[in-house]
Amino acid sequence: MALTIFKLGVRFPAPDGSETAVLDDINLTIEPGELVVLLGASGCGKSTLLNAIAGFNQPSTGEIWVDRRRVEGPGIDRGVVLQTDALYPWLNARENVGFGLRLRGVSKAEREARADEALALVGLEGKGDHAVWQLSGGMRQRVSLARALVADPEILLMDEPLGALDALTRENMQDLVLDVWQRTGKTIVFVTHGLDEALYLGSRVVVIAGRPGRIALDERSDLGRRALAEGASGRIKSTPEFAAARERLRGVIFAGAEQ
Ligand SMILES: Nc1ncnc2c1ncn2[C@@H]1O[C@H](COP(=O)(O)OP(=O)(O)OP(=O)(O)O)[C@@H](O)[C@H]1O
Repeated sequence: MALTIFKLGVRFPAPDGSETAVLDDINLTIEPGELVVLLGASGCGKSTLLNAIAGFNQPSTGEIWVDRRRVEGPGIDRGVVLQTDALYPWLNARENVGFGLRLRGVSKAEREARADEALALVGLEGKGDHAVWQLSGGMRQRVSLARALVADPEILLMDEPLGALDALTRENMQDLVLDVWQRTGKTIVFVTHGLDEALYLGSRVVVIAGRPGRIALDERSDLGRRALAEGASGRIKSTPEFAAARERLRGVIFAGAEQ
Protein backbone atom coordinates (compact mmCIF):
# COMPACT_ATOMS: atom_id res chain seq x y z
CA MET A 1 0.00 0.00 0.00
CA ALA A 2 1.69 3.18 -1.11
CA LEU A 3 1.38 6.35 0.92
CA THR A 4 1.08 9.43 -1.24
CA ILE A 5 1.35 12.98 0.00
CA PHE A 6 0.41 15.50 -2.62
CA LYS A 7 1.06 19.26 -2.39
CA LEU A 8 0.51 19.22 1.35
CA GLY A 9 0.50 22.50 3.25
CA VAL A 10 -0.36 23.15 6.90
CA ARG A 11 -1.08 26.56 8.39
CA PHE A 12 -1.90 27.22 12.02
CA PRO A 13 -3.72 30.27 13.39
CA ALA A 14 -1.34 32.75 15.06
CA PRO A 15 -2.32 34.71 18.22
CA ASP A 16 -2.74 37.96 16.22
CA GLY A 17 -5.40 36.37 14.04
CA SER A 18 -3.10 35.76 11.07
CA GLU A 19 -1.89 32.34 9.99
CA THR A 20 1.54 30.77 10.21
CA ALA A 21 2.54 28.39 7.44
CA VAL A 22 4.31 25.43 9.04
CA LEU A 23 4.58 23.13 6.02
CA ASP A 24 4.39 23.97 2.35
CA ASP A 25 4.32 21.95 -0.86
CA ILE A 26 5.23 18.58 0.64
CA ASN A 27 5.18 15.86 -2.02
CA LEU A 28 6.17 12.35 -1.06
CA THR A 29 5.37 8.87 -2.32
CA ILE A 30 6.31 6.15 0.11
CA GLU A 31 6.39 2.62 -1.26
CA PRO A 32 5.36 -0.44 0.76
CA GLY A 33 8.13 -1.69 3.02
CA GLU A 34 10.16 1.52 3.13
CA LEU A 35 11.48 2.83 6.43
CA VAL A 36 11.32 6.56 5.86
CA VAL A 37 12.88 8.82 8.46
CA LEU A 38 11.63 12.40 8.68
CA LEU A 39 14.53 14.44 9.98
CA GLY A 40 14.85 18.11 10.81
CA ALA A 41 15.57 20.73 13.43
CA SER A 42 13.15 21.28 16.29
CA GLY A 43 10.01 23.07 15.12
CA CYS A 44 10.48 22.33 11.40
CA GLY A 45 7.13 20.55 11.19
CA LYS A 46 8.04 16.84 11.43
CA SER A 47 5.31 16.03 13.96
CA THR A 48 2.83 18.17 12.06
CA LEU A 49 3.46 16.06 8.97
CA LEU A 50 3.23 12.78 10.89
CA ASN A 51 0.01 13.93 12.56
CA ALA A 52 -1.46 14.78 9.17
CA ILE A 53 -0.61 11.27 7.92
CA ALA A 54 -2.14 9.81 11.09
CA GLY A 55 -5.27 11.88 10.41
CA PHE A 56 -4.97 13.76 13.71
CA ASN A 57 -4.89 17.12 11.97
CA GLN A 58 -6.31 18.28 8.69
CA PRO A 59 -3.95 19.72 6.09
CA SER A 60 -4.80 23.26 4.94
CA THR A 61 -4.01 22.32 1.36
CA GLY A 62 -3.20 19.13 -0.49
CA GLU A 63 -4.09 15.50 0.02
CA ILE A 64 -2.84 12.33 1.63
CA TRP A 65 -3.71 8.92 0.24
CA VAL A 66 -3.09 5.40 1.56
CA ASP A 67 -3.35 3.35 -1.58
CA ARG A 68 -6.73 4.47 -2.99
CA ARG A 69 -8.19 5.74 0.26
CA ARG A 70 -7.95 9.43 1.04
CA VAL A 71 -6.91 10.14 4.65
CA GLU A 72 -9.67 12.07 6.38
CA GLY A 73 -9.04 10.99 9.96
CA PRO A 74 -7.34 8.28 12.03
CA GLY A 75 -7.73 4.68 10.85
CA ILE A 76 -6.57 1.19 11.75
CA ASP A 77 -4.50 1.09 8.56
CA ARG A 78 -2.07 3.43 10.37
CA GLY A 79 -0.61 2.49 13.78
CA VAL A 80 0.95 5.26 15.87
CA VAL A 81 3.74 5.21 18.47
CA LEU A 82 4.51 8.47 20.29
CA GLN A 83 7.42 9.62 22.45
CA THR A 84 5.47 9.20 25.67
CA ASP A 85 3.98 5.77 25.96
CA ALA A 86 0.42 6.64 27.11
CA LEU A 87 -0.15 3.13 28.49
CA TYR A 88 -2.96 2.50 30.94
CA PRO A 89 -1.32 1.93 34.34
CA TRP A 90 -4.22 -0.16 35.66
CA LEU A 91 -3.89 -2.70 32.84
CA ASN A 92 -1.09 -5.23 32.44
CA ALA A 93 1.11 -5.34 29.33
CA ARG A 94 -1.11 -7.85 27.49
CA GLU A 95 -4.30 -5.90 28.27
CA ASN A 96 -2.68 -2.67 27.10
CA VAL A 97 -1.67 -4.27 23.81
CA GLY A 98 -5.11 -5.82 23.33
CA PHE A 99 -7.08 -2.73 24.34
CA GLY A 100 -7.85 -1.51 20.81
CA LEU A 101 -8.97 -4.99 19.79
CA ARG A 102 -11.33 -5.06 22.78
CA LEU A 103 -12.93 -1.82 21.59
CA ARG A 104 -13.45 -3.48 18.21
CA GLY A 105 -15.24 -6.43 19.80
CA VAL A 106 -12.51 -9.04 19.30
CA SER A 107 -13.03 -12.01 21.67
CA LYS A 108 -10.90 -12.27 24.81
CA ALA A 109 -9.15 -15.45 23.66
CA GLU A 110 -8.25 -13.97 20.28
CA ARG A 111 -7.03 -10.65 21.63
CA GLU A 112 -4.87 -12.37 24.25
CA ALA A 113 -3.33 -14.60 21.60
CA ARG A 114 -2.70 -11.66 19.28
CA ALA A 115 -1.34 -9.49 22.11
CA ASP A 116 1.08 -12.25 23.15
CA GLU A 117 2.20 -12.61 19.54
CA ALA A 118 2.82 -8.85 19.26
CA LEU A 119 4.68 -8.84 22.60
CA ALA A 120 6.91 -11.67 21.36
CA LEU A 121 7.66 -9.68 18.21
CA VAL A 122 9.08 -6.83 20.32
CA GLY A 123 11.11 -9.13 22.55
CA LEU A 124 8.63 -9.29 25.46
CA GLU A 125 7.68 -12.93 25.24
CA GLY A 126 6.16 -14.11 28.51
CA LYS A 127 5.88 -10.57 29.90
CA GLY A 128 2.15 -10.14 29.25
CA ASP A 129 1.18 -10.37 32.93
CA HIS A 130 3.58 -7.63 34.02
CA ALA A 131 2.06 -4.43 35.36
CA VAL A 132 3.24 -1.59 33.10
CA TRP A 133 4.44 0.48 36.06
CA GLN A 134 6.93 -2.32 36.78
CA LEU A 135 8.50 -2.00 33.34
CA SER A 136 11.51 0.13 32.37
CA GLY A 137 11.13 3.01 29.88
CA GLY A 138 12.49 0.87 27.06
CA MET A 139 10.13 -1.99 27.87
CA ARG A 140 7.18 0.40 28.01
CA GLN A 141 8.04 1.62 24.52
CA ARG A 142 8.21 -2.01 23.39
CA VAL A 143 4.66 -2.44 24.76
CA SER A 144 3.60 0.71 22.85
CA LEU A 145 5.10 -0.72 19.68
CA ALA A 146 3.32 -4.03 20.27
CA ARG A 147 0.07 -2.13 20.78
CA ALA A 148 0.53 -0.40 17.42
CA LEU A 149 1.44 -3.69 15.70
CA VAL A 150 -1.35 -5.83 17.11
CA ALA A 151 -3.98 -4.42 14.75
CA ASP A 152 -1.65 -5.30 11.84
CA PRO A 153 -1.60 -1.77 10.35
CA GLU A 154 -0.23 -1.23 6.88
CA ILE A 155 1.84 1.72 8.03
CA LEU A 156 3.55 2.36 11.34
CA LEU A 157 3.93 6.03 12.27
CA MET A 158 6.53 6.69 14.96
CA ASP A 159 7.04 10.17 16.42
CA GLU A 160 10.35 10.37 18.31
CA PRO A 161 9.52 7.02 19.95
CA LEU A 162 13.01 6.68 21.44
CA GLY A 163 13.46 10.33 22.39
CA ALA A 164 12.82 9.89 26.11
CA LEU A 165 15.13 6.89 26.56
CA ASP A 166 18.69 6.84 27.91
CA ALA A 167 21.46 6.51 25.31
CA LEU A 168 22.14 2.78 25.69
CA THR A 169 18.47 1.79 25.75
CA ARG A 170 17.94 4.01 22.72
CA GLU A 171 20.62 2.12 20.77
CA ASN A 172 19.07 -1.23 21.71
CA MET A 173 15.68 0.03 20.66
CA GLN A 174 17.03 1.20 17.30
CA ASP A 175 18.08 -2.39 16.66
CA LEU A 176 14.64 -3.55 17.75
CA VAL A 177 12.97 -1.19 15.27
CA LEU A 178 15.19 -2.54 12.48
CA ASP A 179 14.43 -6.10 13.56
CA VAL A 180 10.65 -5.52 13.63
CA TRP A 181 10.84 -3.74 10.27
CA GLN A 182 12.73 -6.64 8.73
CA ARG A 183 10.48 -9.31 10.21
CA THR A 184 7.14 -7.66 9.46
CA GLY A 185 7.98 -5.84 6.21
CA LYS A 186 5.85 -2.92 7.45
CA THR A 187 6.06 0.52 5.96
CA ILE A 188 7.43 2.77 8.71
CA VAL A 189 7.53 6.56 8.90
CA PHE A 190 9.83 7.52 11.76
CA VAL A 191 10.32 11.07 13.07
CA THR A 192 13.57 12.06 14.75
CA HIS A 193 15.92 15.00 15.11
CA GLY A 194 18.84 12.62 15.70
CA LEU A 195 21.25 12.48 12.75
CA ASP A 196 22.74 9.13 13.78
CA GLU A 197 19.32 7.66 14.39
CA ALA A 198 18.11 8.83 10.98
CA LEU A 199 21.10 7.38 9.14
CA TYR A 200 21.08 4.15 11.10
CA LEU A 201 17.38 3.42 10.70
CA GLY A 202 16.25 4.93 7.44
CA SER A 203 16.07 3.12 4.13
CA ARG A 204 15.25 6.63 3.00
CA VAL A 205 15.96 9.92 4.77
CA VAL A 206 13.75 12.95 4.18
CA VAL A 207 15.00 16.23 5.62
CA ILE A 208 12.46 18.97 6.31
CA ALA A 209 13.89 22.46 6.68
CA GLY A 210 13.04 26.13 6.25
CA ARG A 211 10.07 28.21 7.30
CA PRO A 212 7.61 27.05 6.21
CA GLY A 213 9.08 23.56 6.21
CA ARG A 214 9.75 22.01 2.85
CA ILE A 215 11.55 18.87 1.75
CA ALA A 216 15.22 19.87 1.57
CA LEU A 217 16.57 16.39 0.87
CA ASP A 218 15.04 13.03 0.00
CA GLU A 219 17.46 10.19 -0.53
CA ARG A 220 17.88 6.48 -0.10
CA SER A 221 20.19 5.09 2.52
CA ASP A 222 21.50 1.58 2.93
CA LEU A 223 23.48 2.01 6.15
CA GLY A 224 20.73 0.48 8.28
CA ARG A 225 20.28 -2.50 5.99
CA ARG A 226 24.01 -3.09 6.03
CA ALA A 227 23.99 -2.86 9.82
CA LEU A 228 21.22 -5.47 9.79
CA ALA A 229 23.33 -7.75 7.63
CA GLU A 230 26.11 -7.38 10.17
CA GLY A 231 23.72 -8.38 12.96
CA ALA A 232 22.38 -4.86 13.54
CA SER A 233 25.48 -3.87 15.45
CA GLY A 234 26.05 -0.17 16.06
CA ARG A 235 29.57 -0.48 14.62
CA ILE A 236 28.58 1.12 11.36
CA LYS A 237 28.07 4.40 13.23
CA SER A 238 31.82 4.73 13.77
CA THR A 239 32.82 4.25 10.13
CA PRO A 240 34.21 7.21 8.12
CA GLU A 241 31.37 6.74 5.66
CA PHE A 242 28.79 7.21 8.40
CA ALA A 243 30.61 10.30 9.71
CA ALA A 244 30.67 11.81 6.22
CA ALA A 245 26.95 11.13 5.71
CA ARG A 246 26.20 12.70 9.11
CA GLU A 247 28.10 15.90 8.24
CA ARG A 248 26.34 16.16 4.91
CA LEU A 249 22.93 15.85 6.56
CA ARG A 250 23.89 18.40 9.19
CA GLY A 251 24.79 20.82 6.38
CA VAL A 252 21.38 20.37 4.73
CA ILE A 253 19.53 20.90 8.02
CA PHE A 254 21.46 24.04 8.91
CA ALA A 255 21.30 25.50 5.40
CA GLY A 256 17.52 25.05 5.61
CA ALA A 257 17.30 26.49 9.10
CA GLU A 258 19.04 29.68 7.97
CA GLN A 259 16.49 30.35 5.23
N1 LIG B 1 -1.83 23.08 16.91
C1 LIG B 1 -0.92 24.03 16.65
N2 LIG B 1 -1.26 25.34 16.65
C2 LIG B 1 -0.35 26.30 16.36
N3 LIG B 1 0.95 26.05 16.09
C3 LIG B 1 1.34 24.77 16.10
C4 LIG B 1 0.44 23.69 16.39
N4 LIG B 1 1.13 22.52 16.31
C5 LIG B 1 2.41 22.86 16.00
N5 LIG B 1 2.54 24.19 15.87
C6 LIG B 1 3.77 24.91 15.50
O1 LIG B 1 4.21 24.36 14.28
C7 LIG B 1 5.65 24.31 14.25
C8 LIG B 1 6.09 22.89 13.92
O2 LIG B 1 5.79 22.04 15.03
P1 LIG B 1 6.13 20.49 15.03
O3 LIG B 1 5.78 19.97 16.38
O4 LIG B 1 5.51 19.85 13.85
O5 LIG B 1 7.71 20.51 14.85
P2 LIG B 1 8.77 19.35 15.02
O6 LIG B 1 9.67 19.45 13.86
O7 LIG B 1 8.08 18.05 15.23
O8 LIG B 1 9.53 19.80 16.34
P3 LIG B 1 10.13 18.94 17.57
O9 LIG B 1 11.29 18.17 17.01
O10 LIG B 1 10.56 20.00 18.52
O11 LIG B 1 9.03 18.07 18.07
C9 LIG B 1 6.13 24.82 15.59
O12 LIG B 1 6.52 26.16 15.45
C10 LIG B 1 4.91 24.69 16.48
O13 LIG B 1 4.93 25.66 17.47
